[in-house]
Amino acid sequence: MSWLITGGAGYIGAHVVRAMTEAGERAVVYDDLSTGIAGRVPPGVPLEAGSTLDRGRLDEVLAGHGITGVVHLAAKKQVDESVDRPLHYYRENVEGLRVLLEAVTAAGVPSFVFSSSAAVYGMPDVDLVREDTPCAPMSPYGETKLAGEWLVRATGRAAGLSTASLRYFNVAGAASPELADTGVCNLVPMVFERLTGGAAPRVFGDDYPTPDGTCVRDYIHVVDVAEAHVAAARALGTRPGRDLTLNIGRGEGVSVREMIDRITAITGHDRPATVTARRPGDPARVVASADRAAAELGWKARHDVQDMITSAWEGWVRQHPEAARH
Ligand SMILES: NC(=O)c1ccc[n+]([C@@H]2O[C@H](COP(=O)([O-])OP(=O)(O)OC[C@H]3O[C@@H](n4cnc5c(N)ncnc54)[C@H](O)[C@@H]3O)[C@@H](O)[C@H]2O)c1
Ligand SMILES: O=c1ccn([C@@H]2O[C@H](COP(=O)(O)OP(=O)(O)O[C@H]3O[C@H](CO)[C@@H](O)[C@H](O)[C@H]3O)[C@@H](O)[C@H]2O)c(=O)[nH]1
Repeated sequence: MSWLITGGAGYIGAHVVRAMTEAGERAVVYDDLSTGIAGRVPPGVPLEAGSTLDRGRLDEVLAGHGITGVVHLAAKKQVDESVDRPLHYYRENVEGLRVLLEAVTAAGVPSFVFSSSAAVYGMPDVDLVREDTPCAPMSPYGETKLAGEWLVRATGRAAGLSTASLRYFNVAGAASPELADTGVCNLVPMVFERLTGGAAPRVFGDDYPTPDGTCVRDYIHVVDVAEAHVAAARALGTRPGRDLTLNIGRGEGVSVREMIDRITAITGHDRPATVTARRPGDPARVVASADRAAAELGWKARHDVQDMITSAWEGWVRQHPEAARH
């Protein structure tokens, strides 16, 4: 099959391209390079510049490359920014998806994989979040992902499109230093930034109802996330008429304190963390039940938190060579 990977120049998208091509699938990247980096797209994989809002350009690329499946990662992903700019997020993430689905159904492409997020759950009051746990997103970003799932499912049913929405939990790590995330909006890079800048890492609240009082999350290596896409693409490609919604996590909760302790041990920057006020909107615990993905796709995460932090650190040092000298 020939897969169009939207957002393939982004952090996760570039890993998906790598995994798909290593698995022998043909990949074409479609990206507006708003946050993506052209150099992440490997030689031999065509990079088509364009926005998901541009129907004409999508028609041209879908037909020009004989696309038979789409993996849609292109989106804006910053929770805070989505609170300040909801219209921008709805336009890019929901309208962009609607236009893409119009192009996909018009071209008769049969398979569609969508990047969703654990952000759809909001503040789940359960130990392990299952796909049928009620969704109550806490931010416009999470809302756009839930609305995106609805759009994907409804279009799939109406147009006979086989679909999968993959709800990633907390993604970290890199396959190689040059593919590492360049943003500093998640715990791991935020702690790297503080430590290498000579500041104490911050714990946003230690009075949560969790074993050590800090928030618990389900961290997953980006290489495992990418492999889940290969498994989903294959599942849709071989079995038409599917409608999958799957958690992509490890099913293991790790607290902010545990993460910071591991980061200081791995980086050698040993500075005690400072506890600050809670960050508004943070749920105490969000950990996946990963059973459905295992049953439907035969996929299971293979990498642990040690791998995530070590590989993310190698990427950080590459982007900030001065960090290694401390
Ligand atoms: N990083 C995470 O922790 C996480 C967690 C859950 C879900 N997700 C989802 O995974 C996907 C990829 O996230 P990422 O971390 O790689 O982010 P990223 O910003 O690195 O990648 C997004 C890519 O999409 C491109 N893009 C954005 N808007 C576009 C548009 N309208 N048309 C064409 N291209 C566009 C960007 O240039 C970029 O290359 C997103 O859909 C995000 O919501 C990410
Ligand atoms: O310097 C820091 C940075 C973060 N945190 C805490 O670390 C945890 C993880 O934070 P973060 O890495 O920002 O992830 P989440 O807020 O859990 O959200 C991420 O994971 C979601 C999926 O679970 C995605 O949807 C979001 O896009 C993505 O930002 C939270 O409890 C934060 O309060 C700190 O204590 N100190």
